[in-house]
Amino acid sequence: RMMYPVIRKLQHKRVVLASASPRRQEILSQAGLRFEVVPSRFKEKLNKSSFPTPHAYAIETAKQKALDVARRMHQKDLRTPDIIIGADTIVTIEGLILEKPVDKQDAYWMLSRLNGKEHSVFTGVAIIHCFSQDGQLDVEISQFYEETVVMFSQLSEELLWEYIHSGEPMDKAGGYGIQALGGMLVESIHGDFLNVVGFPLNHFCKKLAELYFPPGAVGLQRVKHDSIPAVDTFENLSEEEGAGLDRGGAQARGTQDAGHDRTAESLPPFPTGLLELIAGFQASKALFTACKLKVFDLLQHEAPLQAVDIASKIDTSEHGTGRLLDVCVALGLLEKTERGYSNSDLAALYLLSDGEFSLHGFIELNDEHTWAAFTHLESDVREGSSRGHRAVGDEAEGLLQDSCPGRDARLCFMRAKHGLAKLTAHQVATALDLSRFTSACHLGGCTGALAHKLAREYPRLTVTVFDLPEVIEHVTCFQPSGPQTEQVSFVPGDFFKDSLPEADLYVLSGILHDWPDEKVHRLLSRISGSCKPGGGLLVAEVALDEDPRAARPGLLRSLSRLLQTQGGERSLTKSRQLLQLHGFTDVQVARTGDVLHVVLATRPAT
Ligand SMILES: O=c1[nH]cc([C@@H]2O[C@H](COP(=O)(O)OP(=O)(O)OP(=O)(O)O)[C@@H](O)[C@H]2O)c(=O)[nH]1
Repeated sequence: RMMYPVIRKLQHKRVVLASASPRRQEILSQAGLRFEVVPSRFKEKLNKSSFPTPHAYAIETAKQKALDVARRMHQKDLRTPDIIIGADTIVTIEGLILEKPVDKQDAYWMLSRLNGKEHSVFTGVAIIHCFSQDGQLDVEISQFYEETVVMFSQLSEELLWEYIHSGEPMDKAGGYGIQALGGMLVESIHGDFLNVVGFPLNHFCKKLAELYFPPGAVGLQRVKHDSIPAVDTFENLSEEEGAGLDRGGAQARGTQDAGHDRTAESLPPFPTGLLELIAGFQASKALFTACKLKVFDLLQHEAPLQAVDIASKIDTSEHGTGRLLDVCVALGLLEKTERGYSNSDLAALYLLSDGEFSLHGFIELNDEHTWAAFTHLESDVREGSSRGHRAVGDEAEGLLQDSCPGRDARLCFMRAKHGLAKLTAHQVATALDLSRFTSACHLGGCTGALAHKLAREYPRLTVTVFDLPEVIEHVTCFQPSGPQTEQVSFVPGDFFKDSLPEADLYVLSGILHDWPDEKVHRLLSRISGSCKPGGGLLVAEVALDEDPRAARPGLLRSLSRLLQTQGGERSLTKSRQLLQLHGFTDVQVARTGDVLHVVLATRPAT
C-alpha cells in the first residue's frame, strides 16, 4: 500500500483515535494509519456562546475528547500512547451550531434550517503527543480546523421526512451523511469532502508534515502541565479502571503556582475562546493594516513573494512586514511556503480592492471610522451616546447624510455599502416573491448593487435608485455593464424632504438601523403616504435574534450604531410593529443567509 511519508512516520508509534465515529476510523485506516480506537467519554457540553467562532468551539471539543482519553489511558494502564487524535464535526448556519440531532424532530428542525441554503461544516482536530515520566503525564497539543461550505437543494417536506425515517441523520452532525443517502440532498460543496464526513485527512497530513518535517526547528507547542484543560470526565470510570489511582495523576507536573494545590478535575476548562476574544482587536487591526498596505492586491499579481520583496514593493520595513505577513498566515489570509507568501482563497475572494465580492471598502470604513468610534466605547456607554457621537458620530452620520465631510470619506462609505450590498443582494432579492411588482424604488440605494440584482431577478421590474445628490454624483464608477442596466435609473433626492419617486414597491435595505425611532417613523410615514393601495414595502435589516449567539453580530452592530448614528438594529417583532403602525399589513418574513431578515408588507386597498 502506498503510504504518505507522514503516515509512515507514525508507523512505530502507539496511536490512539479518541473517537467512536466509524467514519473517522475508516478514513484513517484507508490512509494506511495503524491505530487503536478508544472512544472519548467527554460530554459535548461546552458553552457555545463563550467561543468567539464556531471553529474555536469545535477545536476545544476535539481537544477535550483527546485529553479525556489521554488521562484515562495514563491512569489505567500506565502505558501512555504516543499520540492521541480527537476530532469534532459541527455544522453552522445563521449563527447557530448544529451537532448530532437528539431525535427525529430535532433532525427535522436541523434539516429544514439547511434546506435550500448554504452552510459550513467545521471539523476541529487535536493531535496530542503524550509523554509519561515518573508516573506523570505531560502533553504537547497541536490543533487545527477545516471548513467546507455545503449547499443544500430545495427539498420537499415529504423528502426530508423520508430521509429522517431512514435513520441515517441520527449520528451525524447537522442531521445528514453526505457520504450516503444524504448525498442526494447536496447540490454542491466547496472544500474538503472528507471534512464533511468527519475527518479532514488532507489538512491532517499537512499538519503532520509541519510537525515531523518542520522547515526550521519549530515543532510542537509544548503545553505546560498546569495548562492542560481539565474536564469532568472520570465519573464513568469503572471500579477497575479507577482502582488505586491517584486522581491527580494526570494533573500538572511542576506547576508554577505551588500554592494552588488543585486537582486536574477542579481546574476550570482552558478559556481558549475568551483568550481569542481578548486578542480579537489585534487580529482585526492586522487585517486592516494588510489591506491598507495593499498586500493582497500585490500578491494577487505577483506571488509567491518573500517578505523582503513585499516590503520593498509596498515601501515598509522588512522586519515589520515579515511579522505582519506571518500574522496574516496564522489568520488564514495568506499562505506561506519556502518560495514565499501568496493569497489564501479567502483573501483572493474578499480582500482585493477590485474583486467582485471585495470587502475592501467595508474594511476601510471599519478601520477609519468604526475603530475610532469604539475607542470611545466606555464613555459612550456611560452617557448613552454623547461624546463618541459628538466626536465621531457626527462625522459618521455625515457619511450618510448631506453634511458629508468630504469626497474621500463619502466614497469610502459608498465602497463599504457597495461591497456589502453585492454580498447580500441575491438573498434580499430572492428571499420573497416580488414578481407581482413592475416598478420599484430603492430608497438610499447608494450604488445600485441591489437594484441591479432585483432587475436581473425580475425582468419586468424597473428600479429607481433614490439617494442623496452627492451620492448619485459618484455612482457611475460602480455600474455593471449588461442589459439590466436599462431597467435601473438613478434619481437624486433626500427621502426625508423630497417627494419620493412613484413605484409600486419601495425598498429599504440596511437603512432603518441608521436612524433613531423618531426618524424611522418620519420615513415610514412618508413611504406609507406615497405607496399606492396594493403596493409593497420591502425591508431588509440585520435583525436581533432570540438566540444570544446568533444575535451577536446584530448586537455588536447595534452598539456601533449607537456610537455612530444613534440608530440601532431592531428585533423582528419591532420591525413588524413599525410597519403595521404605518398602515402596512400582510407582513411576510424571511430569514436569509447568516444575519439578514427580509420583511415584505402590503399597503391594503382601501
Ligand atoms: O456528512 C456527514 N456529516 C457528519 C458525519 C458524522 O457526524 C458525526 C459528528 O459528530 P461528532 O464530531 O460529535 O463525532 P461522534 O460521532 O460523536 O464521534 P466521537 O468520537 O467524536 O465521539 C461524526 O461521526 C461524523 O462522521 C457523517 O458521517 N457524515
